[in-house]
Amino acid sequence: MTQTLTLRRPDDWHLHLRDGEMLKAVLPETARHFARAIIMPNLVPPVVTSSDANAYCDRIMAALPADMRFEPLMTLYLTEDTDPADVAAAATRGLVKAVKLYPAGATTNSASGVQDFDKVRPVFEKMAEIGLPLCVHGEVTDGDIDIFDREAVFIDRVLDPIRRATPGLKVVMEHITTKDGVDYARAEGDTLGATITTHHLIINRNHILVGGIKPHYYCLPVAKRETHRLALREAATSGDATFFLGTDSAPHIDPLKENSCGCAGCFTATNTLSCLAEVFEADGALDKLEAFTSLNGPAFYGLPVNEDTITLTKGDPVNYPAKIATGDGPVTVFDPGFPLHWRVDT
Ligand SMILES: NC(=O)N[C@@H](CC(=O)O)C(=O)O
Ligand SMILES: [Zn+2]
Ligand SMILES: [Zn+2]
Repeated sequence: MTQTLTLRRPDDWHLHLRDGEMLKAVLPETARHFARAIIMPNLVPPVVTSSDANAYCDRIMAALPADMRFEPLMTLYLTEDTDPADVAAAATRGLVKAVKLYPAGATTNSASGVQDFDKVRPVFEKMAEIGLPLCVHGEVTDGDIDIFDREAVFIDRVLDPIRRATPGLKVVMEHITTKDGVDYARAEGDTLGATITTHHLIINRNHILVGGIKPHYYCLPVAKRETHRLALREAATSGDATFFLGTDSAPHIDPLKENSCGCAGCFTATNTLSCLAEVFEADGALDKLEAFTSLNGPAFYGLPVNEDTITLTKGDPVNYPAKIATGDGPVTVFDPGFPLHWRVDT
């Protein structure tokens, strides 16, 4: 008997769409399956003001194929010069759904991120007042902190102090990669959520390094040891409303990944739902997939769940492209390392 799984249409609570030719090529990969996505603002130059976000939103909608529906949920890139009044006005208009905090230098295109957290306190206070979430790339950037410890140290030294100083501020710990992140998110109340990517449920650091370096598995935060991956699996498949999908699908063209100084980011938009169905099935948790992809995120953001559904059907291994072509060059699709049997019906 054919096995099928029907879910409310998913949303992606952390997505990089880029701009120009790349945007045109990657947007359909997400819009095919997802209704909405939180759009990361780390363009060059970044999306800092409400007018930047408005213009970027227009470019996304212009790039959307006529036969597809998709709602971009825009974010603002927090800088030390961000004006709380501009943030509040953009949120009130419904244009912006979150503000993104990048510690300066933590990841791709984060050079204009925040160095002095005291300087942005007025923005945090305004956000707490109006209930606008702060999305956080949670890694410290100090040269003396080991790259595998940067998330755990960030929680103690930066995240917890920010949350204590601004009670009521809603925070999303983006793309958590450690048991420390899982435990902290779970222990705190309703004002704290956490996104988990598809790839961090599947790979650990061995996948990147054993048997030759695999640039397409390199992303930030970098995948950690197996115990951490297992903690993420347990959190994602538990149904706990704290945890929801943010794919962090982050396309870079192959020449920039397969490089002596390769860019960070895994491109997972194309096969994310098939990967997740495989993961949840392996953990005996297919009944929890909808909470992770379609229910917990809207609940945290205070948005309605999607009314329509998607159906996945189990069968022979799904064919998906190894790469997608873009006007800028090829982008390699994430290889989970095992066959995917769940096809998304379109
Ligand atoms: N995740 C990544 O490895 N890269 C992201 C940036 C980010 O989300 O940190 C990108 O923009 O390429
Ligand atoms: Zn990030
Ligand atoms: Zn990201």
